[in-house]
Amino acid sequence: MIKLENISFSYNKKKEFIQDLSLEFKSGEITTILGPNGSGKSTLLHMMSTYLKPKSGKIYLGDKDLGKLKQKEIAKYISCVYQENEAPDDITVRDLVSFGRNIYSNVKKEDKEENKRMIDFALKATGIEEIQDKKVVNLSGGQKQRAFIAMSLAQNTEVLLLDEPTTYLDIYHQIEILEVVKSLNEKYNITIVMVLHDLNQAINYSHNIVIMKNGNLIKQGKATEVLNEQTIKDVYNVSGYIHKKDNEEIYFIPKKIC
Ligand SMILES: Nc1ncnc2c1ncn2[C@@H]1O[C@H](COP(=O)(O)OP(=O)(O)OP(=O)(O)O)[C@@H](O)[C@H]1O
Repeated sequence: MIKLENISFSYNKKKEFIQDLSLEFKSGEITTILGPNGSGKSTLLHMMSTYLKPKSGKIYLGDKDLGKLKQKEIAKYISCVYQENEAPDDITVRDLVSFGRNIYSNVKKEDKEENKRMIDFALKATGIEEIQDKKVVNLSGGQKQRAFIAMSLAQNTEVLLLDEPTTYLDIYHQIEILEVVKSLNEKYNITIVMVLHDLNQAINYSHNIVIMKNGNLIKQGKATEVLNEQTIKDVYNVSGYIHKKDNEEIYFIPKKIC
């Protein structure tokens, strides 16, 4: 479990953006963070990856206080695919994925074998084995995103953070990425925390939803519990209809801005 305890954070000294936020992300589940632009979704993810440091409060992974661990140690537990991913020119997909092993030793024969095994695993799990010798610069958006997820996967962490993994992708490739995410969770029990903008994709692919607005936690729970017409209106200023199917699945049809 990832536990945020009384977290405060500010980008400037004058005003705290996040104040006294406490929140838990369950192990072995997919949690999606929702909220309008600027609500603090990426900020939250960046604090969990320790890219950003909270002003006060603590973040725990299980019983480990992340604030007390070295960066290299944290990288063995948590990996993150950020919104903007840059790869050096001229490297192949396999080279990129191998960067995920940089935190591990490559000295002994067993280390080298384990590194190779994890790289092969990551390429396979993300369905990019066949393009492993291609240059990253020549990949399509969907292939590139899968290559960056594979790099994080090679890191062999129990938690994977994904910041808007479907941005810039067409609907086919969005679903393809979300299916990869789902299979990583189901097959390998990886805890996923991701940021999405599409409410229906969040409903379909998450065990839990966290809704943020203006740096505040608005709601947390199962999609069927936290997403309703009023909440969506309050948070996004969009009115629409929630449709219920078999009292289990729901989906949202937006109508107009308020
Ligand atoms: N490096 C920064 N310096 C100063 N302010 C920042 C910085 N990064 C983000 N902010 C501000 O912090 C707030 C939260 O930003 P954040 O990126 O976490 O929101 P978000 O919910 O992820 O937004 P989006 O959906 O647009 O990606 C915004 O008001 C943003 O302008």
